[in-house]
Amino acid sequence: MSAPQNKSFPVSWDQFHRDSRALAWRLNSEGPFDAIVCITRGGLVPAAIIARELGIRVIESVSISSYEYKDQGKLQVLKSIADDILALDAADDKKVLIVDDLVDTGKTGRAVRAMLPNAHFATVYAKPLARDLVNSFVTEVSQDTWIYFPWDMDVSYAPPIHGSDD
Ligand SMILES: O=P(O)(O)OC[C@H]1O[C@H](OP(=O)(O)OP(=O)(O)O)[C@H](O)[C@@H]1O
Ligand code: HPA
Ligand SMILES: [Mg+2]
Repeated sequence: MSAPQNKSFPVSWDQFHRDSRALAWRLNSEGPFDAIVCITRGGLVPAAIIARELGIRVIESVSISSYEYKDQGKLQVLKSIADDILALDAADDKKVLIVDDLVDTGKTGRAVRAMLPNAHFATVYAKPLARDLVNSFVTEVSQDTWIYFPWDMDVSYAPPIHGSDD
């Protein structure tokens, strides 16, 4: 069980695009990569941006679910990785890139790492508990912070600092 995540780090679409591009710049010197394996669903968005920047056209997904909002439950693999992509990871002259939006406890990333032992693992954000699991990331966020992604958010009324007028 990790620390309560009582701080918040809201991320806008603009910022997420900028941070994903920054990750692509870092990855540019680590490749070339023959395929991306994105961890759905959160990894789909940075994977699209990185694939565009680095000219990668083979995109595979692995579907892992464990969170119900902030509560982490049992990890379930809902879709595994195709054999031709596993073969790429095993080949000496090929390189596979794993992409996700973040690592938090590292449980999800560790499961995918075990499937692709030779791959380069990249996330946009990383929390300290799992920072060492990823090969490349852009921004470290403290363990007691919850990252709010733009696809999970909606615009809503914010009460003024002085409190309600009624
Ligand atoms: O390091 P961990 O503690 O395992 O947490 C990180 C994982 O949690 C989130 O996915 P989630 O399971 O919420 O599914 P989603 O990507 O479909 O939103 C996030 O996208 C990472 O994949
Ligand atoms: O901080 C987070 N934000 C969104 N999804 C998550 N899944 C694990 N940690 C997080
Ligand atoms: Mg995810």
